[in-house]
Amino acid sequence: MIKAILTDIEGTTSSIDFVHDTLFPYAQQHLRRFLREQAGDDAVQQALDDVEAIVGQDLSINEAADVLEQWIAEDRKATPLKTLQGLIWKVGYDSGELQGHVYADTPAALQRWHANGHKLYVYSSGSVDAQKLIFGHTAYGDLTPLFSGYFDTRIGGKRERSSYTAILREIGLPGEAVLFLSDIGAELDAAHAAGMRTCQLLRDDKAMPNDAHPQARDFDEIRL
Ligand SMILES: CSCCC(=O)C(=O)COP(=O)(O)O
Ligand SMILES: [Mg+2]
Repeated sequence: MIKAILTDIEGTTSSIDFVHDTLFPYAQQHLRRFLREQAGDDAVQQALDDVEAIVGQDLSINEAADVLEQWIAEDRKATPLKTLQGLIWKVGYDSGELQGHVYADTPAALQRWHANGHKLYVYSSGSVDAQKLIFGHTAYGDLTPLFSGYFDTRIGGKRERSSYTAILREIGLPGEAVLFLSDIGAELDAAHAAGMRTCQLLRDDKAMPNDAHPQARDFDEIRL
């Protein structure tokens, strides 16, 4: 019996276009100035230290911004980039310039599952803070009260079985009691290898179908 649902964001609850055409460009546009103005902030400094550790050399603010802009262009899921993107997006959400996109079927399905006693969790490459922001600022209101927990790349990459095993340990359920929702076949393969049940979301005709997993075009088609 399914007791918990673990959901991806981009391509699953929310559109790929919103992430790539709104969120990433917003972060790219504000990155350099944000780093210059916020370099004294502990979280920003820690992220910059982590960027230096990945590239293996000291970086000026401008050099770090060059590296981070390149990573944004490559859609690299590096934890310090994701931390910094979340901090930059917070400014946009707080000012009202950004609104978190979720598909129209998403809020009602989350509310239905929550009301039926299913625990809801998020697993995204976006930082936990960024996850709370997107779900906290939707056109349907604040959806964060529906979620029991959030996981990001600090627990591991989304295509690695060990990440899903660690999530199961954290939420205290066996794999067969957890349904993982994602648009990406390799993520679903990793979750399945860890023992989870899976469903691939095929939204906007963008996902590459992976027939090894049950599929749904939206959340209303998901059978628990
Ligand atoms: C928290 S919204 C931004 C998501 C993001 O930064 C990203 O890279 C997409 O990752 P996902 O694992 O949700 O596909
Ligand atoms: Mg996705």
